[in-house]
Formats: sequence, C-alpha cells, structure tokens
Amino acid sequence: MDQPVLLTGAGGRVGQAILGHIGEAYDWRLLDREPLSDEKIPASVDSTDVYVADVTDETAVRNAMDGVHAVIHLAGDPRPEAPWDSVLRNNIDGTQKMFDAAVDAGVEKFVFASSNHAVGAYETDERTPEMYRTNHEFRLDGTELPRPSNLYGVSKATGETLGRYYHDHHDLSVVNVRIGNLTQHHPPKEYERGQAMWLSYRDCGHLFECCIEADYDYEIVYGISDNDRKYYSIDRAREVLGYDPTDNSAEFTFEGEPLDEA
Ligand SMILES: NC(=O)C1=CN([C@@H]2O[C@H](COP(=O)(O)OP(=O)(O)OC[C@H]3O[C@@H](n4cnc5c(N)ncnc54)[C@H](O)[C@@H]3O)[C@@H](O)[C@H]2O)C=CC1
Ligand SMILES: O=C1O[C@H](COP(=O)(O)O)[C@@H](O)[C@H](O)[C@H]1O
Repeated sequence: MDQPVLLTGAGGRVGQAILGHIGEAYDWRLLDREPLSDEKIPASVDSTDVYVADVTDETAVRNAMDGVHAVIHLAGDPRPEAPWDSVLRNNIDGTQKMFDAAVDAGVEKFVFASSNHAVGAYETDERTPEMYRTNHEFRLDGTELPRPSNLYGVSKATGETLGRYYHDHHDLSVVNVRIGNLTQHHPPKEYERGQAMWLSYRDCGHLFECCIEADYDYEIVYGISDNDRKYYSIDRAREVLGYDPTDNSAEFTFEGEPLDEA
C-alpha cells in the first residue's frame, strides 16, 4: 500500500503494540498530543510524519489526514472512571472531528478503538463470575445493543454510532474493535474477567493489520485473544477480517506464569 495509515494515540499502549508488530510494514503518519520519544517511532517513519497534536484540533487533524488511505483512531481518555468532561472532549468530540476530516480527505477505511466497557453492563450479578469461566456459554457477538459500564463506555458506544453515521452517509468503511484487556507478556494477573478478555500484544498487532487489509462495510468486532475463557465471540473478526489469533490466557497460570514453565 502506497498511501499512509494515520495512527492516533500512537504513543500509548495499544499504539505501541501495533507499531511493535507492524511498525515497518506500512507508511505511517503518527499523531499524539504527547511528543513521541525516538524509541516509540519505527525507524522507517520520517519526523515530518509525526504530529504532536490534539484530536480536537480540527486544523491539525485535517493536516495529518491529507492523502491518508486508512485511519486507526486510538487517541482518547482510556480510563473506565474518566469523568464526563474528559470523555466528551477527548473521546466524543475528538472522534467526530476525526471522522469528519476522514470523509473530507477521501479516506477509505476507519478503524475505531472501542471497548469492552461499551457492553460492560451485560456482566450482571446473576451472570458473574460464572460467565468469565471456561465452558460457560454466554457470548456477546457484536450484534447486541450497547450496555455501557460507565460514562467512558458511553463515549465508546457513541464513537461506534458516529461510525455508523459516517458509513451510511459518506460510504466510509468502518470497523469498531471492542478491545478487551491488552497486556504484554502475560494475561492480567489474578483477574478472571481480565483473563477472559485478554488481548496479547502480538494478537493486537495482527488484528489491527487485518483491519487495514480487509474489505468491510460497517462492523463491530471483539478484540481478544483466543482465550479458552471467553464471553466475547471472535467469530465475526475471523470471518470478516481474517483474524487468526495465536495466544490464549489458558496457557498461563492464574498468577500469570506460562504453564510450560510453571
Ligand atoms: N489498553 C486497553 O486494554 C484498552 C484500550 N482501549 C482503547 O484503546 C485506545 C488506546 O488505549 P491505550 O493505548 O490503552 O491508552 P493510553 O493512555 O496508553 O494511550 C492513549 C494515547 O492517546 C493520547 N491521547 C489521549 N487523548 C488525546 C487527544 N485528545 N489528542 C491526541 N492524543 C491523545 C495519549 O497521549 C496517549 O499516548 C483508547 O481509545 C482506549 O479507550 C479500549 C479497550 C481496552
Ligand atoms: O477500555 C478499557 O478496558 C480495559 C479493561 O478494563 P478493566 O476495567 O478490566 O481494567 C482497561 O484496562 C483499559 O484501560 C480501558 O481503556
């Protein structure tokens, strides 16, 4: 692919997981409101393709978007406990500005970092903790309505709906990835829920590469590894995107040690 991929929130955990796996595979534009240290920037990325900017800054976003083929939009407040003024500004207004600039620039694909917290209220007292365990049959598959856990989750559901609008009215291909719990090297320790929705770094890189490469209209998929414990289906990600994860939290102890070394 000759045209660049714009990655917002490039300096954060998800951004670095993506760049750690496919940082040399694409012509990147990187955007973050914090300056990126040299070790966070792939060697092939020129400094003129690194933008220190806020996604609510319309002019800066439009400059970064010029000539871009695909967008991976991660920037935002990732805290489940984030207050309304922050998610309204960073997650909702920032995402709307990104979508608007994308359609005006003729971008083809937009990948939105949604969250498990868009649907966290399905985890009712009656279902938990059993639904976090292996062989429990409860599955969310992306066709269900949002049931946010918190105002952060509301902002993610809103981002998904903004994507629906820009797809239907402007023909932008949109995929929303409801990311589970990204951790490096091992699943979240001593945390049943986190182990059920673990996303390893390499599966994260692979999944977002699939989102750049695949053809789709409007999709909602779950972004987790192929964990034995799971209450999110990854069938849609497999079918539409060709996602084929490698990792499984069952290959680690509850304390996070690899089973083959335990
Ligand atoms: N890490 C995880 O397990 C999960 C992350 N997500 C989502 O993925 C995205 C990335 O999350 P993380 O990498 O974990 O967060 P992070 O906090 O590590 O990285 C976010 C990056 O975005 C930048 N940023 C924040 N607000 C910005 C703004 N207004 N303009 C420009 N840059 C801004 C920050 O400087 C930071 O580098 C977020 O949208 C988050 O909601 C969703 C579910 C799970
Ligand atoms: O959306 C997100 O979800 C993950 C997992 O949620 P948690 O409530 O189990 O911690 C969280 O770690 C991440 O910061 C957040 O952006």
